[in-house]
Amino acid sequence: MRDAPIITHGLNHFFGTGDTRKQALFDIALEVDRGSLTVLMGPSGSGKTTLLTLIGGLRAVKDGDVRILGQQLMRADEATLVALRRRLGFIFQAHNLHESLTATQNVLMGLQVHGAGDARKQRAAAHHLLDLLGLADRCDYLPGNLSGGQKQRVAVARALVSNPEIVLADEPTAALDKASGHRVVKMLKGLGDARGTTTVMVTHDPRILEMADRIITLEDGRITADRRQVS
Ligand SMILES: Nc1ncnc2c1ncn2[C@@H]1O[C@H](COP(=O)(O)OP(=O)(O)OP(=O)(O)O)[C@@H](O)[C@H]1O
Repeated sequence: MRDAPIITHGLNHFFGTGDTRKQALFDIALEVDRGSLTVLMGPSGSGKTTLLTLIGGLRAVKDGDVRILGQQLMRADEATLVALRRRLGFIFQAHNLHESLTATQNVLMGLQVHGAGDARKQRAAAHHLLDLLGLADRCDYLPGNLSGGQKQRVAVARALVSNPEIVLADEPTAALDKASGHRVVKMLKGLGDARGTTTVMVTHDPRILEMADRIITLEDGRITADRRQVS
């Protein structure tokens, strides 16, 4: 598909230099359909996080073709990467919530990089997301008074409040019970259907696999399986 939001060809990635140089990704070729939910799985050290961070413009692409939302990342300058990152939503394991801000204020941080807007509308959007994630009665809580799973859901709301075109998630359901994990993934799928939001998610969570449109397995830095499924 020509306008696929995520395209990689011949993507290699190396860590270190000289004797310690180690190849983490080998010749990754990938086209991800708009609005789909793709799961990346594979053993520890297989390269999942490396691939996710390259796609997200969080790590420099040094060898290979990576086009995200039409933007070539190889040799892209920092300003280009910053502009791209604003169009993406990141849900990573370390929630990085601000301890002195309430759940709502933390979610609003997801809008900060996008400049000023209508504050009332923004608060309403934050509350709406927290409500959908089952946190309606926790909007004014500080992270210190939230459980691990609740914090994780605040991080999900923060990633989604700016209506990102692509969501990149690293184990977003690890801290969640079955119902909450299901709710988060259902929400991401719903955004895919409603707005064409494309999600790529690293997970070991078998409960999520059945909800994915596509499951890609990495082993030792290579794609060893790529399965599309009707969910
Ligand atoms: N900053 C780094 N410096 C050197 N090597 C690294 C670095 N980050 C990752 N690696 C190596 O690259 C390989 C892939 O790591 P990566 O974190 O992408 O794997 P992963 O599949 O996400 O693992 P996990 O499931 O444990 O998070 C591993 O061999 C790892 O040791």
